[in-house]
Amino acid sequence: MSTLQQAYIVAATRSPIGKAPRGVFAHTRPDDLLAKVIRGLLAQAPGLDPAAIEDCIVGCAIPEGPQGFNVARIGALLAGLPVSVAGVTVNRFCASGLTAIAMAADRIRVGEADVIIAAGTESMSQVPVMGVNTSFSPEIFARDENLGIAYGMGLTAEQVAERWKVSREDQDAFALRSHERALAAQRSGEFSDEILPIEVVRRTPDPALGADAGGIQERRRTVELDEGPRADTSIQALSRLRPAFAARGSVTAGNSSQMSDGAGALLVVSERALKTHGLQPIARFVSFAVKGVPPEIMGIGPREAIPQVLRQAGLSLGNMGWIELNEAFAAQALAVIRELGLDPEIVNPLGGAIALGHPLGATGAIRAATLVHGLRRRKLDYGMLTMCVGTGMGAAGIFQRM
Ligand SMILES: CC(=O)SCCNC(=O)CCNC(=O)[C@H](O)C(C)(C)COP(=O)(O)OP(=O)(O)OC[C@H]1O[C@@H](n2cnc3c(N)ncnc32)[C@H](O)[C@@H]1OP(=O)(O)O
Repeated sequence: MSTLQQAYIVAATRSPIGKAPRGVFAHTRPDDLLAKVIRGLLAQAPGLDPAAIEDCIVGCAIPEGPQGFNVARIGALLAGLPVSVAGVTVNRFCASGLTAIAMAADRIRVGEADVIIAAGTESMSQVPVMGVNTSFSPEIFARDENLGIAYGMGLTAEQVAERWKVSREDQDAFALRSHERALAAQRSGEFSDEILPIEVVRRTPDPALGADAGGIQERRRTVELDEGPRADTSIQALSRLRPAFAARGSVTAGNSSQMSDGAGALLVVSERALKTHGLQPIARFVSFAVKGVPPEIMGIGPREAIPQVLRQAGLSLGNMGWIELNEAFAAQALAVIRELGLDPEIVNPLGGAIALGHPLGATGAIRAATLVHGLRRRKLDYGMLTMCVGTGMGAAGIFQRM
């Protein structure tokens, strides 16, 4: 019989985020990156017998190509987990990683599981589908109200900018702030608790090396920092960029999230598992909510999810010390901040996806790692992670520092 119990996070880590399609992880497979992150996660919980892990729930927004074929199960096996550890890939586009955490917490809270890995992985380098129409049903184009399903994400940001009157100047200022905060956090070492350094190996044919060396040159390098933050940006540089999605629009490469590669993972356990395996909780997962909005204004989604998750948790915005708001685009982030009256000072204190990058389905797990370590380091009680989602959704989860 099921019993109700709390879900705790005892470990959280992530890869650095690389730029796509030509960044540091351009040649790293998403299943390999996931496997490395899972190994790094378990190194944070040395007392845990991996055989105690029941499932590996992994968010991935575009589960096809090298991240198809149930990347969760493959990543778990590549990480060396026992075959008894199951794996499932979940897709809620940009909220896939956050949904993976919520699903893990739900299984634990009803008492049907005690130890679950919740993660996310995404290679936008190796599955380059952004802006490319995949396979839409012709029925979508038969009704005006469904056209938004087929909108590119940049066009949804233009819609939000227009409806919520978010100026180009404000978008660029928000983007600059994202870079400044991310650079400051890199300088002060604030990402060091969460980032797992990743070694990348590049093998290229080199006839000059001769047969003894196999004719292959091998270059190894360890990536320790997110690749996105730019010290060379400024309001002047941002304001010179041309609109990226609409001729007379305001959304540019500078005030959009960057195409990225990355992975993140959290270890979610029950109170019973804390005792059995001698684990220390970093945070408790408090509540999760998801709500739909019209697809053509998907970026406003958090406006609906945030009040819902607060109601469920019996908390208010005043209880939140840190809000991780996915910066899909400055336009939608600003519209959400203004609509809900969020305090800009506590939104993305270490920068967001505009500077740090946004590997779609992995971002929720990555930013959750940032949030739980940040709450602990800054001694803040509650934090929220909220995402907008393509096809029109908002998702939000609340974490409590332990
Ligand atoms: C639910 C959700 O989360 S939806 C969101 C999902 N994600 C997305 O939709 C991804 C959105 N982003 C994109 O599609 C892409 O990043 C784009 C189309 C906006 C831009 O792509 P690209 O043109 O490849 O970007 P790139 O990084 O090359 O930048 C273009 C130019 O702007 C410049 N630039 C970009 N950012 C900055 C900056 N902060 N400061 C100064 N210059 C900048 C670049 O240097 C580059 O200049 P160059 O052409 O002289 O080299």
